[in-house]
Amino acid sequence: MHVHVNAATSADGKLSSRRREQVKISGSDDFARVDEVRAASDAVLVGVGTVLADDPHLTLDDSSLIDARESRGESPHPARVVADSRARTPTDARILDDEATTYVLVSEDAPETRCESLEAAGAAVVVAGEERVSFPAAFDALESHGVERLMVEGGGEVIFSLFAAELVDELTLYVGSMIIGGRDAPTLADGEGFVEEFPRLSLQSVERVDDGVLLTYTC
Ligand SMILES: NC(=O)C1=CN([C@@H]2O[C@H](COP(=O)(O)OP(=O)(O)OC[C@H]3O[C@@H](n4cnc5c(N)ncnc54)[C@H](OP(=O)(O)O)[C@@H]3O)[C@@H](O)[C@H]2O)C=CC1
Ligand SMILES: Nc1nc(O)c(N)c(N[C@@H]2O[C@H](COP(=O)(O)O)[C@@H](O)[C@H]2O)n1
Repeated sequence: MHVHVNAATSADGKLSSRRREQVKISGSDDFARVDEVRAASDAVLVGVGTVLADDPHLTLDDSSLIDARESRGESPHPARVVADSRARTPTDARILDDEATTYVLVSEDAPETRCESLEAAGAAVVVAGEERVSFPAAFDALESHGVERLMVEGGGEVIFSLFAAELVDELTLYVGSMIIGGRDAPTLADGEGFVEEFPRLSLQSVERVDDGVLLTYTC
């Protein structure tokens, strides 16, 4: 599986403010690029922290991208995936509407009643990991459902875990020309952080987009 992480940070590396509400960092050209990356993916993954904070939809905005997918015999939108060890995704979350398939990755510890509620709300529940979602096992399961190109849109906890598990192939990072600040504001890679064997990236391109910079790395 090819795993492409895409995110937008402020110039000081924050994904959002300490309030953890969605902050518009990308401009219109960058959001159009994000739509194209989504359209080229089989599925788009976020963590439950992002679902609870942003209530994202994770579908395509541009109808020509939807048409192009359909002409290739693909579903109109990529599938949506939430990493949610304890099945905390609200049943009225926007990602559970019927516009696209939604996989909720849970651990063996997830309460069965919550998993049943999510299934009743339309989700396909995938169990991978004992106490927390195990991404290697979860990605094997997603591959068995035909997911070969996975886009990851955050947040910082999930992105850290994917780097720690050496599962990231590509990173595109939009750095907006703003400062958010705050020691408790989420950053691109949170989790425990690395103290040695820091993942090294290979810079492929630097491009001015809107009033910020798009950095493309292979990992
Ligand atoms: N600017 C941008 O591009 C983006 C910004 N954001 C912002 O980021 C913030 C949310 O980020 P964050 O709080 O880090 O949330 P995440 O979306 O990274 O979700 C974190 C949660 O995912 C669950 N999870 C399940 N399995 C794992 C695993 N193996 N490793 C790590 N987490 C796992 C955990 O909950 P559990 O243990 O219950 O499973 C964890 O608390 C919001 O403020 C949002 O607005 C988000 C995306 C993009
Ligand atoms: N690329 C990008 N730029 C920003 O400025 C952002 N705030 C985000 N956030 C991500 O986009 C998701 C929202 O998706 P929908 O518009 O609801 O489909 C949000 O949840 C973050 O993952 N991304």
